[in-house]
Amino acid sequence: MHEIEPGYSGLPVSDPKQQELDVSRWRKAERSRQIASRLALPSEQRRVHGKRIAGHLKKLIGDAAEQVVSAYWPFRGEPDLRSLMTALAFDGARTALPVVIERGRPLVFRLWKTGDRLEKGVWNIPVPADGAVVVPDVVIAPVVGFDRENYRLGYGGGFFDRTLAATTKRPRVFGVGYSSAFMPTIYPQAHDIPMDAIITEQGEMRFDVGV
Ligand SMILES: Nc1nc2c(c(=O)[nH]1)N(C=O)[C@@H](CNc1ccc(C(=O)N[C@@H](CCC(=O)O)C(=O)O)cc1)CN2
Ligand SMILES: Nc1ncnc2c1ncn2[C@@H]1O[C@H](COP(=O)(O)OP(=O)(O)OP(=O)(O)O)[C@@H](O)[C@H]1O
Repeated sequence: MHEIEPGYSGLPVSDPKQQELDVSRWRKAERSRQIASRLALPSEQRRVHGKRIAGHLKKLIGDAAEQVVSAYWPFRGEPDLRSLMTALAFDGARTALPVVIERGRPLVFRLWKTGDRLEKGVWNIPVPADGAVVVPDVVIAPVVGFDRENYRLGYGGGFFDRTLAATTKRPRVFGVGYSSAFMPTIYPQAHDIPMDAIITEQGEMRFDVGV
């Protein structure tokens, strides 16, 4: 019997439960590594990269008037896009921030612009205190890591995947991060939903084969 035992050849055993566990353990380690490496970038470099990312996004978003654009309140060294939010609002967009209602549930998006009141949400992330709940046309999702197929590794709550899976009108979804967050693959699982594009300080990432 040992001849047909799956692990015998030294090849990975493809028990789905085991594979899920392996991926989740690997992701945990990769998250820590990625977050530590971006926090190790000099803050001036993060700032300059953030400005570049904001410039690329502004072009991709196009005419902001009438659009509802969700960004995020930056933490753990994420690119700071708050001045992009101000610029989009100036151009007539309605800007919003994501709010965690509860673990295991989709995010909701609430209107917020510079100067509006914030309160502390889950994990102490500032969230709009008064803004109405809206359905965004554009969602800007910060990445911890990204791969060549536009998959995003986040903080492990599964919030953006759950949110996109639950939407009826799918927004345009831009994953944003520094180019150093590139990973050859995040080992996408059935629940992972790819971003429409990944934007770094270098612009939109493209990994066309054979070019
Ligand atoms: N700036 C910003 N805001 C955001 C997000 C984001 O990625 N960036 N989110 C995007 O989803 C949501 C928050 N998601 C989060 C998910 C997990 C953790 C977190 O700290 N997790 C713990 C482990 C928790 C657990 O195991 O359940 C940790 O890492 O220590 C933080 C935020 C909404 N707001
Ligand atoms: N649509 C969904 N329905 C149910 N569970 C989901 C869904 N999407 C993700 N999950 C669960 O959420 C957990 C975390 O997922 P994942 O590792 O992809 O998080 P992440 O994308 O890195 O985090 P985040 O989006 O919060 O930044 C997984 O256990 C996954 O099974």
